[in-house]
Amino acid sequence: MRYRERLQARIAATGSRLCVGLDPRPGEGGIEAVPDFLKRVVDETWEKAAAFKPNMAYFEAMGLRGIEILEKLLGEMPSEVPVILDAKRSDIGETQKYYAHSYFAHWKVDAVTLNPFLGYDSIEPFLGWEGKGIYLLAVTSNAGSADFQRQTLADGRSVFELVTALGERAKGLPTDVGYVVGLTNASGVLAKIPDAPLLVPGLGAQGGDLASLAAAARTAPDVINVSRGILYADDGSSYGERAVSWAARISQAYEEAVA
Ligand SMILES: O=C(O)c1cc(=O)[nH]c(=O)n1[C@@H]1O[C@H](COP(=O)(O)O)[C@@H](O)[C@H]1O
Repeated sequence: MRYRERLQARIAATGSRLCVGLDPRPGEGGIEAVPDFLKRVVDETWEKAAAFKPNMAYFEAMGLRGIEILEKLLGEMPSEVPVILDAKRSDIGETQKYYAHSYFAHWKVDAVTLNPFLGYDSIEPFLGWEGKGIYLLAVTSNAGSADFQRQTLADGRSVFELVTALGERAKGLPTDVGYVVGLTNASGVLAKIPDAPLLVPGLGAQGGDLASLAAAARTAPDVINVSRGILYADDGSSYGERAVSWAARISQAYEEAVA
């Protein structure tokens, strides 16, 4: 089964487009409290999760122990839920082969985020993997996405359209190509994004508004990520309750857009 089909099936089975972001920040219990924390989050949220997205930065920040924690977490994920490893890697093709092997063959994640700045040959090592997906950064959720990504070229295209053109070149290859589009910068952008799976961060702590995404009436299996809004909301609710609530808010925005 292709990655896109697996994700589509998961969204259909759960009725949820919520991607639960796993960005652990060691608190009072220190690093040794993190595995139990992550287990609780996964146990409580997986039924409402279209996908999980561990971000490598938070694990790398805990040193070697963080990598061990990530490996164990990846080995124990519920098999029903696709895992998107947020690595945002980019390097020359020869080196990217090793990242691709690490994530797809060794850690067996379903998809990975990549920075496309080094061009097509830098993503090629990720394109021959049956059942896997990559998400290329197209329009990120930060203000700096205006510095390059949303600049206009002499021919009228935006720079992020060069990224989607890269992805279109990979059509027909075993790996599915999707894009990262930040919810905070999505309006005016979505109409220029192809029918490919989107990973949409920026809901919750970053204040993104779902209306423009829902109104775009896209048919691809797009998922919307919430990390701090589930892990660190500090509102007295459980992780499970927050996942249910975010999934419902996302569904409601989509329903209102078609009404
Ligand atoms: O690739 C990403 O996931 C990503 C891209 C982007 O443009 N903006 C963005 O916030 N992210 C990631 O999405 C997550 C957002 O976290 P919260 O703002 O806490 O929900 C973090 O892991 C970010 O690194």
